[in-house]
Amino acid sequence: MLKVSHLSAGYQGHQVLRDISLQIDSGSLVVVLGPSGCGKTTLLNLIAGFTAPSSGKITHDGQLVTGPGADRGVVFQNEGLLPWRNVLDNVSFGLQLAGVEQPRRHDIAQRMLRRVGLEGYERHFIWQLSGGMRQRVGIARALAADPRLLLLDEPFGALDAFTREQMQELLLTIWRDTGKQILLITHDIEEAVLLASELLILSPGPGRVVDRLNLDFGRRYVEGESCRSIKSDPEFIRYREYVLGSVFHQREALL
Ligand SMILES: Nc1ncnc2c1ncn2[C@@H]1O[C@H](COP(=O)(O)OP(=O)(O)OP(=O)(O)O)[C@@H](O)[C@H]1O
Repeated sequence: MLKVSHLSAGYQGHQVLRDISLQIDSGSLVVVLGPSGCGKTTLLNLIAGFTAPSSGKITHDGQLVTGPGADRGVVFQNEGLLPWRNVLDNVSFGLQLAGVEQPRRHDIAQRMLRRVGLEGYERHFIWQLSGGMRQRVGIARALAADPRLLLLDEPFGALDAFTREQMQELLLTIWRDTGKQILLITHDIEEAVLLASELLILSPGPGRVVDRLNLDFGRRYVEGESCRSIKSDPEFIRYREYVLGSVFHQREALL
């Protein structure tokens, strides 16, 4: 379980996050939603261990987070892939750094590529892939080290609506099949309501949690209902409108 307790952080004396607390249990998919600049990436970087908080603490399965670790896998907004390596070598890169022998790391990478629907693309280079395929490679790479927690920083932001929905379905399938703890940050309200088992709404200036909702639309998808049917359900629309209202209310309060 990941536990964030009373976390505050900032840059050069400017507070960006204030008193954030959250918990990610195994099997939960926590989504942090907020407008641009409210500190979502800062929060993810703190949990990944890339930066340190000014106060508060983060523990993962009881261990204090003091830096990056193989227990946490990160999928970046801009994929962060290596263009001169092919797909297989990108996915197995972390395993190579960890000293895993080539046959074993290629075997793991191949399994992860099957999981994200990229079987047959092992020898392709990154520049030969579409944006959606690149994000699949990014997810496969993060999964390759078998992290207990998967952190995703606005991973589908640059994709068209159709590809985005396909990727949302893929993420929910991975969530169901692996039972991993997942934290996703986004500014897309519909995406947040669909994916989250727990949704945290962050408000800027400084970033703080202003609302929390427990939702089950992602669970409905993994139990067999289609995304289209869920997104057109009046209950889904009601929650989407509620969250939209909450985000607008926070923005108006700032103006
Ligand atoms: N390395 C940094 N040095 C100084 N200020 C920073 C740094 N990184 C972020 N900030 C500032 O912190 C605030 C929060 O940024 P952050 O990227 O965490 O927000 P965000 O919610 O992820 O935004 P977006 O959705 O646009 O990516 C912004 O005002 C930003 O300018």
